[in-house]
Amino acid sequence: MTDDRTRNAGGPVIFAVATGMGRAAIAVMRVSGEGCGTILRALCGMLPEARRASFRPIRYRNEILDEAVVLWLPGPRSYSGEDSFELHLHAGPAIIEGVSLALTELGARPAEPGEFTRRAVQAGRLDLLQAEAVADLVEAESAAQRRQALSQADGALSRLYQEWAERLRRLLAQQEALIDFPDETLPDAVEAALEAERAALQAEMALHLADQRGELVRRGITVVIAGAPNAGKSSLLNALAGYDAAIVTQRAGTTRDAIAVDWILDGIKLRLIDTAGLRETEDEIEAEGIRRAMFHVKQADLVVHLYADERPAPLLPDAIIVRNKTDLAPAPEDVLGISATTGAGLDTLRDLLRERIRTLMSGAGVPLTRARHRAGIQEAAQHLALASEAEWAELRGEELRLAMRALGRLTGQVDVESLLDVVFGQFCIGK
Ligand SMILES: Nc1nc2c(ncn2[C@@H]2O[C@H](COP(=O)(O)OP(=O)(O)OP(=O)(O)O)[C@@H](O)[C@H]2O)c(=O)[nH]1
Ligand SMILES: [K+]
Ligand SMILES: [Mg+2]
Repeated sequence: MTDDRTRNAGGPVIFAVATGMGRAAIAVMRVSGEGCGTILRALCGMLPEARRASFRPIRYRNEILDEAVVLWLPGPRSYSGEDSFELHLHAGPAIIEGVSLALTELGARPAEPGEFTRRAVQAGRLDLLQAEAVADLVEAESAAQRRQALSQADGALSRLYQEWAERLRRLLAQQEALIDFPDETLPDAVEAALEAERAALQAEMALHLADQRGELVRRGITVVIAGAPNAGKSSLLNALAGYDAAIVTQRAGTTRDAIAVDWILDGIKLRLIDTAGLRETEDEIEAEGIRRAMFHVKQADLVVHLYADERPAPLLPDAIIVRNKTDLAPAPEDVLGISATTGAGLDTLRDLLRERIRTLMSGAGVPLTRARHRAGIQEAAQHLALASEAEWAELRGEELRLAMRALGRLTGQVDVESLLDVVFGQFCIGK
């Protein structure tokens, strides 16, 4: 690593307010890029000691814009890896506007979403998996999401994928050494050992792919309430959510649009979805509602199949059948009974949901968190499978190389530039 003072630091200077919009006491203006020290000197009259908070007037064109806590963070030991600084300003809009204008006139430009983190990736301070985890941390709503994102930001997933890539690299090297052997002298034991390692890697990837935990935690677990009209589905949604999210009336066919409510149960984010009552209907709008209801049932992680009178045939084999309106008539012994209006049985229903969630979330090792990762691991596993089918050692080697490439693309060791837009499209400004 080069010395702080001699290093030539990064891209054009960018700036953004890194704290949230809206009324607040303090706004942190983040500035990063080559030569931003000159801008800081222009605003503060001096370059403060590195990595030490100091309180300074911020001056531009002989006017004091604010008094701020100033942090000078020379690269490469900064978030972006470039020379950067932070101004902790009073959060008034006129101050932010004045400082933004000054920064622009001094040669900086507003940052694009995720641009600071993008530069951190380009400077090699974070890999792509860690950068994605930063976006997840900013968005985390549940404790489980926070824990998962922190672990990924810490590099847990990167280490797993790098370990696989390293094992593939060794496999490939040994495979290539074998090519040099004439056929008749091929050592069988060596071949068998290589095949065993290839199969082991493929099996580990298959296990990782089968594990739904990470994606479930990230996007939340979808619980759909479905059943006949007037079963009390909307009443149940309202009772679980704790407020009147959906319209309840005694008319069958009240709910048409699916109604989604976010719900945190034991630190895990759930989406509860209330749907249109399922029945044959001539009504065009209701029919569309029912079509949507079936769509949500098929996409659901868990389905609560609610009924109030006749016990229906199960919608899906693993749907949770629940009988409502036990205040009017008791439920059969082998079915969970509740009353959405009195609240009877709701605790038992919550416990049952917890249990089902625990089953969904069981798994070992580091969880896979995104569709992008799933696609990459799937690709790697496919090439590993093709490698075992290949007749020639050269072809086998090529498949191993392609598997390695697929893994490298996940962390950004391969094709990093082409992936940056995909990964950073979803970031907020100031990160
Ligand atoms: N006695 C009693 N009435 C209930 C209970 N739950 C719901 N109801 C009543 O049943 C009727 C239908 O309730 P909804 O919640 O609208 O039923 P739904 O399944 O959403 O109906 P659709 O949206 O039309 O399919 C309303 O009059 C509710 O007040 C219950 O546990 N006990
Ligand atoms: K109804
Ligand atoms: Mg309803």
